[in-house]
Amino acid sequence: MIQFKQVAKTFRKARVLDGITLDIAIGERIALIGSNGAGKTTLIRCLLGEYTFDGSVSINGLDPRSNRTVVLGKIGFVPQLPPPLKMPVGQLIDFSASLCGTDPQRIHAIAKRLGLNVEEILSRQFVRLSGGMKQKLLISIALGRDAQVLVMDEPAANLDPEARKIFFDLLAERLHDATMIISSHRLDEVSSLVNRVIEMDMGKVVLDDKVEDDVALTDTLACRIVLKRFEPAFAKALDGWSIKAAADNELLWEGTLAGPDRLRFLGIISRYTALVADLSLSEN
Ligand SMILES: Nc1ncnc2c1ncn2[C@@H]1O[C@H](COP(=O)(O)OP(=O)(O)OP(=O)(O)O)[C@@H](O)[C@H]1O
Repeated sequence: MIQFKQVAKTFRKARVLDGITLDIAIGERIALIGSNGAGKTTLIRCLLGEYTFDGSVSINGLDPRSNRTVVLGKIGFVPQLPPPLKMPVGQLIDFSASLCGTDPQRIHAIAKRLGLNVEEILSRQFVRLSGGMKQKLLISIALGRDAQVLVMDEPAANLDPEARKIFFDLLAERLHDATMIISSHRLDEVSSLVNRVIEMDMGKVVLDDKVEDDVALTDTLACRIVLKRFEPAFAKALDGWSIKAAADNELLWEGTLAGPDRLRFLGIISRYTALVADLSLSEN
């Protein structure tokens, strides 16, 4: 479905992509990982037909540069940095919907599931929304259409745990009809979303592994934590998660979390290892 053949890109003598060859099939969900400057965004921009480059890229046999409109019609894209658009939210939704022939109400419905009531902010400039609101809107625009390919650059970074759970559910609904490329610095942020990991370093692919997590996107895990002692910083770190202290015992914390979020959650808890006497995560 997507092919990169010997793709090379140079910015002012600096080789940023150095002979990337990849074959991506329908239904693959790729984590594109690598440190800052590895070349992830540049590779995505080549796929979107934004740059000239050496080598070739094709989507369903089409070159994204010479068929930009058709190719962009097939791709739902969530950028890493929201564009500084002054356009009001309502106009942005209508414009995006008209570009890909979708009903604006589909975008409204997804935004609502993510906890963003767009009816209330239709006249607000996009640029004036909070980081999380922008991200929710960009995700809604990308998912509110029948895109065969979803390309997302750090899509869940600005979402709270509740919105991330819904985001995972939305992706799960697209597992069988879309190919996904999710770029991130950290594999633990995206590992549960993907079945293939491609790591880039200095413009090259340094790892290409097929992996399948055994926690489904829609799984919910029951979490129980017993503390040795209570610290307010621990409570603050769990703010926003649905794991709360028992009413009569601040040492016992219980609740649920989205399966795909468990590594992120454990990363937070690991900062308080000295406080934790016992921790269990079990399938609900
Ligand atoms: N338009 C540009 N002009 C000049 N250099 C660029 C341009 N875009 C990217 N680069 C350079 O290309 C290299 C790769 O950048 P890229 O944004 O693709 O990396 P990345 O893996 O996405 O990094 P990050 O995780 O920080 O977003 C970097 O050294 C960057 O400075």
